[in-house]
Amino acid sequence: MTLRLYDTDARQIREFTPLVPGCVSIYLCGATVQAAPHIGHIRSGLNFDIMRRWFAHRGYDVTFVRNVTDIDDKIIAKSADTGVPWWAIGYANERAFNDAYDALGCLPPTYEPRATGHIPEMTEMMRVLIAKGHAYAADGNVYFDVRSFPGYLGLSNQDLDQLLQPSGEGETGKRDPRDFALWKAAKPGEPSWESPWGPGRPGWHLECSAMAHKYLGSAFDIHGGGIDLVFPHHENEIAQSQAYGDAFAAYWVHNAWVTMSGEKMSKSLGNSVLASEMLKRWRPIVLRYYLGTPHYRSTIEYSEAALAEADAAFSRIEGFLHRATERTGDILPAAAVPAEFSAAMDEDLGVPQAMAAVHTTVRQGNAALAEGDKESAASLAGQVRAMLGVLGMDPLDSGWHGGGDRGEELTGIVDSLVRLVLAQRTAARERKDYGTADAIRDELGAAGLVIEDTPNGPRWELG
Ligand SMILES: Nc1ncnc2c1ncn2[C@@H]1O[C@H](COP(=O)(O)OP(=O)(O)OP(=O)(O)O)[C@@H](O)[C@H]1O
Ligand SMILES: [Zn+2]
Repeated sequence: MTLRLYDTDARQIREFTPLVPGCVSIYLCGATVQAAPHIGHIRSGLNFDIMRRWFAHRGYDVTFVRNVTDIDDKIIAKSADTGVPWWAIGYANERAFNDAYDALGCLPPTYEPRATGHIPEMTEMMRVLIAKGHAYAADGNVYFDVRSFPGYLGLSNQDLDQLLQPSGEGETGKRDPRDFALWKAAKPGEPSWESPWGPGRPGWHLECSAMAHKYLGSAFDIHGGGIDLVFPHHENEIAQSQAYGDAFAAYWVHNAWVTMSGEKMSKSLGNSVLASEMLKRWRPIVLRYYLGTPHYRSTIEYSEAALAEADAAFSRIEGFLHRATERTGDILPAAAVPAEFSAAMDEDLGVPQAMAAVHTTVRQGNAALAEGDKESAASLAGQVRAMLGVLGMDPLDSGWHGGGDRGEELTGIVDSLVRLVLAQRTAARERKDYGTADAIRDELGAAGLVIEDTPNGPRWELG
């Protein structure tokens, strides 16, 4: 089986052929750290986390770069408004992004470069672009000459003459209003770096071209980002990198938006739901299921009702795994995932179809439990764990139980303590001391544990 991906540039699903056999290199446009992340930002990181996990599962050696844009107009404006240094704003928000990625089980990227750490690489790129006649300096700015690059706008399939590209503030001396800034001359009081064209700071597009080149070389497999980045950001990255001499990305993959009332969830539009707020109300693994299960090219219209449905659907899967463990003992993930799961993931990362295979297996597993067929139930539960594990959503994985590496150990300790207390409760019941039995149950509830009486004795879970 071959893996196929929708390539925005080709406007169709293409078979994936890596540039280097057995390896895959991915560059994802990461956060502009002007504010804490909303769930749209995290969806983007999560969709590509699932992509990299699938490639790794298929045996590829994955190099995954997700950058941090730590200087931009909005960060500078926020710094001017609040008096907080630009870098302090950047660090705080970068941490908030990483906290949310970690909470949702996104693996750390291989490299996570910050834009401001790559000014020499950007300067070198501009020097070459100017020497080749693709860029020019004016009034301390450096612009890319869009007319010098015949392939410009191929990704978004637009006509340059129809394009209205308003100049930003201070962007004077352009030959064509559609030319875009590679380097922005410093304004008084703004952070700036030295360059051969005077003090200034990099344009957003140039950052990604320079960092992709540094960490992935002149050609790499997949460039990703949200669908909003196709124009101008990715068009401008292509123009810079290819005019410089790089082949750049072989496939372009874009995730769809999380929307609210049909509009892109966005800090600037003020319709965003912070990841940190959602994590107070929903379990991280449920949020991962909610954001990670729809196909990456389908819009997710945010709604609490859909979240509650996701919670219920995920709890059904979890419930089966817990019941199977209770009846049959510890379940280990199966060595291989079912063929229909693999086929779904190979076809443009079809997580919804792959998840349908999980639900089917859960139904079969529940039926096996009902019939007392422990062997089949254990085997089906192992398959469920394997499939969920590939998607980073296995609830029995110790990573989801908090306490870092000691999570499993702590769960064991809590389990022993709860059993001790429950034995006292059972003893109280046996001597018909219902007051004490109820008090014990209430105390456990106050400690955050929910006790369920099952035919096999009491069972506990975190409330
Ligand atoms: N609502 C959303 N749904 C899905 N992906 C999104 C959404 N908003 C941003 N992204 C993606 O998240 C990544 C980081 O985005 P970035 O920090 O540049 O934010 P942004 O697009 O400026 O956000 P905002 O519009 O909220 O200011 C990009 O790949 C972007 O396309
Ligand atoms: Zn980018």
